[in-house]
Amino acid sequence: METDLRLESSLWVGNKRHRAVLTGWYFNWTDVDKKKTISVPVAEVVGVEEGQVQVLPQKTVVEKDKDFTVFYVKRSSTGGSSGLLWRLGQTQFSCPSRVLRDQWIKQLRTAVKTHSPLRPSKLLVFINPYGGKKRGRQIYSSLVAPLFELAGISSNVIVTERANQARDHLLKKDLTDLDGVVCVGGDGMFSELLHGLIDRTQQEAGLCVNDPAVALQPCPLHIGIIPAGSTDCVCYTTVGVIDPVTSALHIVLGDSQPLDVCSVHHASVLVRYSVSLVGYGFYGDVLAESEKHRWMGPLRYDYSGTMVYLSNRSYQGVVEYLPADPLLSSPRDKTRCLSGCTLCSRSTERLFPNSSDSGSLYSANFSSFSNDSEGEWVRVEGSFRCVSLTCMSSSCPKSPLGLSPSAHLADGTGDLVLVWDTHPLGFLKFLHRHTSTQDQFDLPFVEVHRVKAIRFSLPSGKEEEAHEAVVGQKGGPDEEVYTDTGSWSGSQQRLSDRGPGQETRSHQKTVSPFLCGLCCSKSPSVSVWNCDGEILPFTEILCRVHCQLVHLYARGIEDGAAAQNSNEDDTRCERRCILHK
Ligand SMILES: CCCCCCCCCCCCC/C=C/[C@@H](O)[C@H](CO)NC(=O)CCCCCCCCCCCCCCC
Ligand SMILES: Nc1ncnc2c1ncn2[C@@H]1O[C@H](COP(=O)(O)OP(=O)(O)OP(=O)(O)O)[C@@H](O)[C@H]1O
Ligand SMILES: [Ca+2]
Repeated sequence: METDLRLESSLWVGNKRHRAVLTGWYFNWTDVDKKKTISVPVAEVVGVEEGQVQVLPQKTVVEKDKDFTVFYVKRSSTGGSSGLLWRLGQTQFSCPSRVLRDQWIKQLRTAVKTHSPLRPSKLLVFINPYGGKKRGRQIYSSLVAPLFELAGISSNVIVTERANQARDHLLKKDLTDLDGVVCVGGDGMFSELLHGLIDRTQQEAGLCVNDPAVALQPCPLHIGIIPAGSTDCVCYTTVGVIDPVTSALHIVLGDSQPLDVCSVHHASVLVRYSVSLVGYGFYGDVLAESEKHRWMGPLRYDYSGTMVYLSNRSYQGVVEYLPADPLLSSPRDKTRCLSGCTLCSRSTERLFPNSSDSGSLYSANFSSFSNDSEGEWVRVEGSFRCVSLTCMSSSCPKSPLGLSPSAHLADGTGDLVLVWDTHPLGFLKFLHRHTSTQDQFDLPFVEVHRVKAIRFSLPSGKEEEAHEAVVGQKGGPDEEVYTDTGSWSGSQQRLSDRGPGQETRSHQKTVSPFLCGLCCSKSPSVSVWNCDGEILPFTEILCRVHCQLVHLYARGIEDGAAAQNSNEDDTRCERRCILHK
């Protein structure tokens, strides 16, 4: 194959003569006077066009019958974020003849097809016009659509008119011929796609999602995220930057990043899926508080975080967890899951032993939870500041290394962080360490465990308060949260039996800005669960991590030092997992 695609000739870039070479994997051109080479992996060529073409900010074409333009990915540093910004690079070449020009175009396009088999040709795009700073529509039309057009992707665009429209569409409408689904929005929009695709896939496979032991079927469609939300945690953790152009380029190239998903069950019924945070206590209360201040936009989390911190609460609970294999990895091993992570790749090999790439994974035989030698559950009980489970590092601009910096995107485990009750300054120290490289787990009141599943319950006598805490919340039992499966109406009924109009003590009323929260001793409170930014109307839950249930158009965070300016010399961008001591 390599030899078939090889082409070599002189080409002109401006008035400089270059020696251009297309080998199987690379397209290089060397300035013959300065001996300077630019090298582009064929898999990172976005498009090849006849003539002298510009795409951004507007498409312009100067027809010249001996010219062609190559568009490709160019990397630059971000000055802050973990990953690298991708930009559209372009070079216009002039050939000695039209015949040679046509040969270059044909060979380059064939090489691209050969070396990136997962490039999408048909996408369904959902834009949330109200996410984040409400710029979704503009971001798509000015930054993303031109790149999709250049790459020959046909996209059907739906601007949503209500919450859950995207999820409902994916559950019910015809999805044949689609390669992937894209959301322009934040974590909430991503979550809609996640729920729609997972449930559609399980329905078609005839699987019962309520059984936490069932081996769910991985989704055949890829998910793309164009970040336009408030936290954009899933995008940041899987790409390393919040940048619509970078994310659009990952989609165009057909990058594929498997992702673990946690199913959350209550009373033997599936409640939701999560990829980022299932959090009780502090993060639950911050979310509940922030819902009252949506008008503040992304700032609502800082405001609510401060209010909840000042209310100085702790929460009683019983946490049981099923530890993952400690010989494989640990949440304190100081590794980071980066692009090409070997631990995650080994999980892929274990899950899909007969498959050489993630494009042909979907009929693979998934190892089931119940078939695993499950191991022994561990039980702890006490008073916590927060209990958090995260399937990935959950990094975001506020916390560049995330809730659990050494967590992995696709290893089939999650990290359980237990923050025991402590004095207010201790908890502030814990929170503050999320904003730097200081280890937030190196504190005497913090524990972290790598797990396959967790259970949470309240100590006996606390159930009444739990009901009161969830009634009246957005997403509480009286409101639609997740009714499409129709499957959890039983438990909904059970909690609603007491009647919606009944007088309750909303735990939100006790979130107060008064500093006395910091000095007066308080009895422990009951919180709600924050599940990827949605409040769960149940307190007692069981969570189970499903290895690589979905695939994103992403490749994980690229190691800046290895990948930056990779066009400038002939080094390949290695995908690997490195120490970050
Ligand atoms: C002293 C500074 C401390 C800064 C502490 C920063 C910790 C940041 C940790 C971020 C974790 C993000 C996890 C991602 C969750 C997403 O799936 C979900 C959906 O988007 N987002 C949220 O639930 C939204 C959750 C947002 C949580 C924000 C918490 C902000 C806390 C601010 C505390 C200030 C204390 C000030 C005391 C004077
Ligand atoms: N047209 C719409 N009107 C109202 N709500 C919508 C609409 N489209 C989507 N939504 C809902 O808006 C919620 C929030 O959207 P999104 O996640 O895009 O932004 P965000 O909340 O600002 O960001 P983040 O989730 O990153 O914090 C989603 O849960 C989604 O269900
Ligand atoms: Ca994981």
